[in-house]
Amino acid sequence: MNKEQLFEQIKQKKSFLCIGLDPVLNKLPKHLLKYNDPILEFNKQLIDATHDLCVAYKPNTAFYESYGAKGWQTLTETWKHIPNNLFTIADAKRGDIGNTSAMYAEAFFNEEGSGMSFDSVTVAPYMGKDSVSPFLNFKDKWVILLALTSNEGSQDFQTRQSGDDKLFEQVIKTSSQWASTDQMMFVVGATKAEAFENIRNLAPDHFLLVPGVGAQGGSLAAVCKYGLNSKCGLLVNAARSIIYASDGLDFAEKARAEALTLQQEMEQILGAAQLI
Ligand SMILES: O=C(O)c1cc(=O)[nH]c(=O)n1[C@@H]1O[C@H](COP(=O)(O)O)[C@@H](O)[C@H]1O
Repeated sequence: MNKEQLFEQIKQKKSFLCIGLDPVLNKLPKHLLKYNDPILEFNKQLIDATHDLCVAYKPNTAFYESYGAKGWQTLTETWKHIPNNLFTIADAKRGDIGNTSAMYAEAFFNEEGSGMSFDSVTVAPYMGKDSVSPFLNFKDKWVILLALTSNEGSQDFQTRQSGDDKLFEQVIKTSSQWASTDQMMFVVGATKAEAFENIRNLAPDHFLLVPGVGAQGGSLAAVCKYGLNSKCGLLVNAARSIIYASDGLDFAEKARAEALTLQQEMEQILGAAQLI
């Protein structure tokens, strides 16, 4: 999916919500355990209940890899169940020497080989340009590069002064030269709302993937104050607050209600910014 198509989806759905599909077997509603693949059933029902309210889904691969080959199959089937008009993010936080990154890119982008073709993959910038560029050799596929992450440990390296800039500022400035805003986004945690004004100055036209509302306590309104741009420019992710809204028979209904609350807030924000 390209940037224009993504913005079209945002306008149509009046939403820039991304739902994180991070399922853990022992947190699933008990009635799903009778299925051959309870996690797949959980994901399918969540997707069916929410796909009109969000523009993206982000399965974090850790939640599938931890179940071995079966988990990888669940990830593949989950990807297949996501309607075509939604943006898909393989949250795998990859990045390695060039020939290895090329194989990671194949794993997430080449359906013929792996059975999956996500629109994007999250990538760590630490190993530099040649570790990121193999992911950019696919048309309309995106790298979502970690810039300023939502966790406490982001202070350990990312906000350290490095010359005139903080390290995450250097990441944004330097990597902006590697790809256009049609192929690269940055991860900025919702818990770092105070950084969005600065980040928008450094990356005015990029989409930002913003995890950390809901369970991590980030504020949607605070993120949007400086985060929005003329093409919205934000995908705001929530996982646990939506997918575990209930652990009963009504889990999908309650997940929908949580997603709807966020979508309605997003609709107001987009309206106030005259983007819809
Ligand atoms: O790349 C990410 O998506 C990510 C980056 C970051 O800085 N913080 C962060 O929480 N994430 C991911 O976003 C999701 C957040 O989930 P919840 O906290 O349950 O909404 C998880 O899959 C995290 O791995």
